[in-house]
Amino acid sequence: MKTVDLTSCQPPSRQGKEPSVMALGFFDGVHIGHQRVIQTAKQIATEKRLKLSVMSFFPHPKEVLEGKTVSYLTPANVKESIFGSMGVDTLYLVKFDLALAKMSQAEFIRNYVVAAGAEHVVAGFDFTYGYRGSGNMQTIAQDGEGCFEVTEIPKAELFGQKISSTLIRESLLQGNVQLVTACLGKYYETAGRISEVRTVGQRGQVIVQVVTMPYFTLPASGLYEVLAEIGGAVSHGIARRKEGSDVIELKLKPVRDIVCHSPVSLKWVKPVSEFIFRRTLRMKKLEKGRPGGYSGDGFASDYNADADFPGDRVR
Ligand SMILES: Cc1cc2nc3c(=O)[nH]c(=O)nc-3n(C[C@H](O)[C@H](O)[C@H](O)COP(=O)(O)O)c2cc1C
Ligand SMILES: Nc1ncnc2c1ncn2[C@@H]1O[C@H](COP(=O)(O)OP(=O)(O)OP(=O)(O)O)[C@@H](O)[C@H]1O
Repeated sequence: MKTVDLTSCQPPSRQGKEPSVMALGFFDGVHIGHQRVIQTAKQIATEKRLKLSVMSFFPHPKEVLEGKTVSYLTPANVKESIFGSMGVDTLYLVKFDLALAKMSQAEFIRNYVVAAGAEHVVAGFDFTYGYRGSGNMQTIAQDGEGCFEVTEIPKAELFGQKISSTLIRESLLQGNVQLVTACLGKYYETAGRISEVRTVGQRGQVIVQVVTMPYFTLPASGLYEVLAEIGGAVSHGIARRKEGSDVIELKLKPVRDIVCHSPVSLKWVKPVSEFIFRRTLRMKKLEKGRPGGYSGDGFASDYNADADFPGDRVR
């Protein structure tokens, strides 16, 4: 997949335009609603033997227009690799600034969407564009002046709510990673780098500190079951997110070759009750060494009581 960077001063060049089916939107998180937009565009592209393109924006319009800090779900490079894996040929990444915001709806469609070669446009029922967001799915065909066809994707819902990047951000801030998984159709994934490694306990468990990369949203403070991928190997672990920190404390079963600065990808599986986690550790400690001792089947029971998080002495 190739990425074409565009700005308010640099629209796509009409000379190099490539006919495509174009999916339109910001697509933070690439949740199930977004996937339907892109997958439908892909299907149409295959039928029409056209390339598949996505036109997306950065930064988020809310940051530029309302001065709000947006807690991103997926940084641009992650979004790019997701698009690539979905069969997108070209990503038009438009820098969203005040000059772009002020562009009239017809101007944006003519100078960006048509100029890039869109012959068919696919977007969700609530896609808006142009000055004050005045353009929508009812106006887009007219603004296209017959240059492209339009397909509108109906609302994808979960429990009566629209699946949205906003709902996912809010759910992460509440620690509801299971709802996030349901909205994404996969585990939410964050990327980071190891800043510290400690081996603890008789069984050589490791506790690593992971510094999260920018433009991800971490779940609320607490304990979570995670899948950690380090150096191509995936292992189960328990992650602790501390309030306001972008450093994750991660407890893993013995894993070989963990070194500082290694990249780590964390898939957030589910919250773990602190109470149950501590109780399991306590039971293990009490039963340690006794024949027929505790053989709890919970996730936490896989963890050696000697290997508590720093400051987490089992009482
Ligand atoms: C070219 C262009 C110009 C836009 N200009 C404005 C604007 O002037 N005011 C505004 O509120 N939103 C503007 N938007 C933003 C969208 O209409 C929409 O509000 C924004 O993407 C946020 O969408 P959301 O509410 O679904 O997150 C513009 C979008 C595009 C693509
Ligand atoms: N639940 C959904 N069902 C169908 N289409 C959707 C859904 N959510 C978003 N889309 C479409 O996907 C594209 C990208 O939308 P956008 O990035 O604004 O997503 P969003 O989840 O609504 O984001 P936010 O919550 O930040 O407003 C747009 O064309 C939009 O209409």
